[in-house]
Amino acid sequence: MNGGKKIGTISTDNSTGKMSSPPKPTTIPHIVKEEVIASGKWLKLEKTTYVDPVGNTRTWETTKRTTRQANAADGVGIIALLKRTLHKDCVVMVKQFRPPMGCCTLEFPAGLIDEGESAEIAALRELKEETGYKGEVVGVTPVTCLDPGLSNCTTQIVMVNINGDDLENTNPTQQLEFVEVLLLPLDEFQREIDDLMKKEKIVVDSKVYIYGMGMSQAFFKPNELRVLKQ
Ligand SMILES: Nc1nc(=O)[nH]c2c1ncn2[C@H]1C[C@H](O)[C@@H](COP(=O)(O)OP(=O)(O)O)O1
Repeated sequence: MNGGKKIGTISTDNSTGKMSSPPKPTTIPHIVKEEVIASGKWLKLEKTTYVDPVGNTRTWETTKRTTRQANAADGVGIIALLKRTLHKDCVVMVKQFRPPMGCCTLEFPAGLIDEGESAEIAALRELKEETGYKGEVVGVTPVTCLDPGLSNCTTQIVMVNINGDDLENTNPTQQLEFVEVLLLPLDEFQREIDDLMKKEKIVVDSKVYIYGMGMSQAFFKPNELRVLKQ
């Protein structure tokens, strides 16, 4: 942060008649102030005043969670792989009615990080609550943003393996009655999701769909960069 100091000059050329290029950055963008416009139990709406990359002072409407713990992401998303003898590996998914969407969504199990919790501990707790499965953490992402044009909300994605042969995972009992657990085979993940969307009115979380696209690519066309061919 340079305290709003200019780091260059804007060069413009109106004489050539050529299409002008975007203004060159002259300032390191930064927040000036944050004012709370409305606040509820779980969320608040703020007016964020900031300086943009060319030195103009602007405002933005920002939503934030009120529940964020210091030095932590707001929540975790859990990519849980159920591994059982003589079964395909399955991704454990949850379907539930989401009031902001007004319909059911298909998501990875997820939840907010409680006070004093690490992402890993929160992930195992949420997985148990939402699905009944007991897992083992095998990886965790850095803090990532979820919808940065709307909110400062962040998540860490935690990769978990579940030993489905273990007695405590053979008949899992969830603690949340309104969450439906779905097991989707990893090697048919995207097709299963597409089929589900054809059958019922459901919105799929973008993290889930992108994971599915990545899996399809890895399984079926590992040497093809399809996005470059269209
Ligand atoms: N934006 C929210 N509005 C609410 O009215 N209630 C909310 C919001 N966000 C979270 N919550 C409540 C609902 C649950 O009782 C708790 C915990 O949610 P959690 O299970 O951790 O997260 P999700 O599964 O992603 O809902 O918070």
